[in-house]
Amino acid sequence: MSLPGLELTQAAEDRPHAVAPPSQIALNPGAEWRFEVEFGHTIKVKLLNGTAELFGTELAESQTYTFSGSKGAIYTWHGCELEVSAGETVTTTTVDGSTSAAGHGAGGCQSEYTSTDTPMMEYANMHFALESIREESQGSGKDGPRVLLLGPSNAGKTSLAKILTSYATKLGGQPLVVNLDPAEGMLSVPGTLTATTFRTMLDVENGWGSSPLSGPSPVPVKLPLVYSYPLPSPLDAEGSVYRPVVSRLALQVTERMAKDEEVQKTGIIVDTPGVLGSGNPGSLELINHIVTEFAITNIVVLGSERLYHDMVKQYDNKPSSSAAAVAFDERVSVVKLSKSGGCVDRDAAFLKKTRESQIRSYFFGNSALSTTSAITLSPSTIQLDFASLTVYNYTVVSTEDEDEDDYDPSNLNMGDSFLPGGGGDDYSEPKQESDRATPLPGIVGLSSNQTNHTNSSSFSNVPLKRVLPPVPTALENTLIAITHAPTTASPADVRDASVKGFLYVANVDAEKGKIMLLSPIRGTIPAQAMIWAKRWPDEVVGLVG
Ligand SMILES: Nc1ncnc2c1ncn2[C@@H]1O[C@H](COP(=O)(O)OP(=O)(O)OP(=O)(O)O)[C@@H](O)[C@H]1O
Repeated sequence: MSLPGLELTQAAEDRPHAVAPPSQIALNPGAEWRFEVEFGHTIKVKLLNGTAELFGTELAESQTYTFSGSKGAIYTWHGCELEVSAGETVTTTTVDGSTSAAGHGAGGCQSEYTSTDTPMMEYANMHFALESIREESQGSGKDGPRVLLLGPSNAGKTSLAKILTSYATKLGGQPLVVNLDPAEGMLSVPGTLTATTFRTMLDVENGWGSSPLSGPSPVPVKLPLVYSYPLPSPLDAEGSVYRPVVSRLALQVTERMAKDEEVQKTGIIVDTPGVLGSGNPGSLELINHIVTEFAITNIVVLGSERLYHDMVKQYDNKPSSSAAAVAFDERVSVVKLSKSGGCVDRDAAFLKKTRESQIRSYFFGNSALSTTSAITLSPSTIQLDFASLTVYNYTVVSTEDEDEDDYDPSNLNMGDSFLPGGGGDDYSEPKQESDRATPLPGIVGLSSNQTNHTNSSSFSNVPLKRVLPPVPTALENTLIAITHAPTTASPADVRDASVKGFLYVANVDAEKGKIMLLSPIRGTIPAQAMIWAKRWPDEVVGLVG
């Protein structure tokens, strides 16, 4: 693949140093091989014999898997032998010009070792406990378990979500997985909250797998429902943007469950950002909002004794917020599970590269890195008059974000001139309020307009303002979400609309008022309301050469 700007190959003489020879790693039953490989270097892993899995997803024997910019563990229940060798050195994500040297571990890993001290038995028991709830609820009209994973950053929440998802699909279940962490996209770019039904296996190399755009994929693709949340933390704007987007996602998830028997039986797995489990002011209120909106039945706490006790005090054995809670005497259960000793703290630079990698894959596919599930996309660029687009921006100001507002102050009251979006195009989002989300008792500080879904017609409090010409130069290197809302929609409707896709602003010509957009697929840009990801995810320089 030779797309401009990708610089997929690197001359041999540029390689930092000679790579290590292939290594054979023998794992006893119940052991795992933990590895860290930097961006810019790849390792190849082959299962020679036995059985092994990566966060619950089984490796196929003799298949070569490629990893880059990845930290993980390959676990075996029954024992196995792995072969690890160095792969190509690539520079797909080092847009800042930095290159990463291969490490001294097997295959050039930065770090790798074998451990027999893992919480996999606990995690498997959790899975079996959920399975028995699923079996009990089958045929009774009761929904399957709705699981909430909580804990501080790097406690292993996402890894556990993958394990529980993999194990459920292995038994024929179809879990609906919800990602409420805007820092990391699930089958989407960062800056989004998503929900996806998993019917088939996860992807060993790409974690959650790929969502379809244009390329064929050997691993079945998944279709995420995506909402834009272009802020780094749920606590930004005191949760006033996060809460309604979570409500909207929960409403869609509930509707989906009601329509699909398999999903209803398997239930929901909700992954959350670490900041909610860190005891920050406002985080308990947001947890309560999530527990209420998704009618959570099982809270799993990883890596925080204090949070576990807070959750027990607040929710354990209390009725769930489901409409069926009374009929079935459905109660919330809180458990704590051990954090794996393998969990690694990811520094800011690594996380930034991970986000860049997700954005790059969204537009260009992952064929540079993936051997088993390579998807090559054909993005195209298009130049447009900025004035022809209906672009909104969240005008919340965080402490480190005190740049001037791009807007004419006279626009701040222009909400009245927007009609609530009605019946246009393919905007088929439900308009009714969630009747399920009765707030759970006990949490103070939640006003009714925080816990209920914000009425679409009242948009005076929505900090979403239209960006009018002249075109802001800050658009360059950022993402724009194309929503399903019509261009005439109110700010509340734009906020509440799911996302069709994303555009990357490759260039801004302020003088001519034009912008150059990168689109993952060819064709015209849909005439829909758009949300500029001005603050999050951070800009990606040089996506297009
Ligand atoms: N057993 C393990 N061995 C090696 N690495 C692991 C293991 N478990 C998790 N990791 C890695 O540790 C990092 C943190 O794990 P994970 O993403 O699951 O945590 P998290 O709680 O979801 O973090 P955050 O809240 O910051 O998103 C990830 O890079 C993950 O791949």
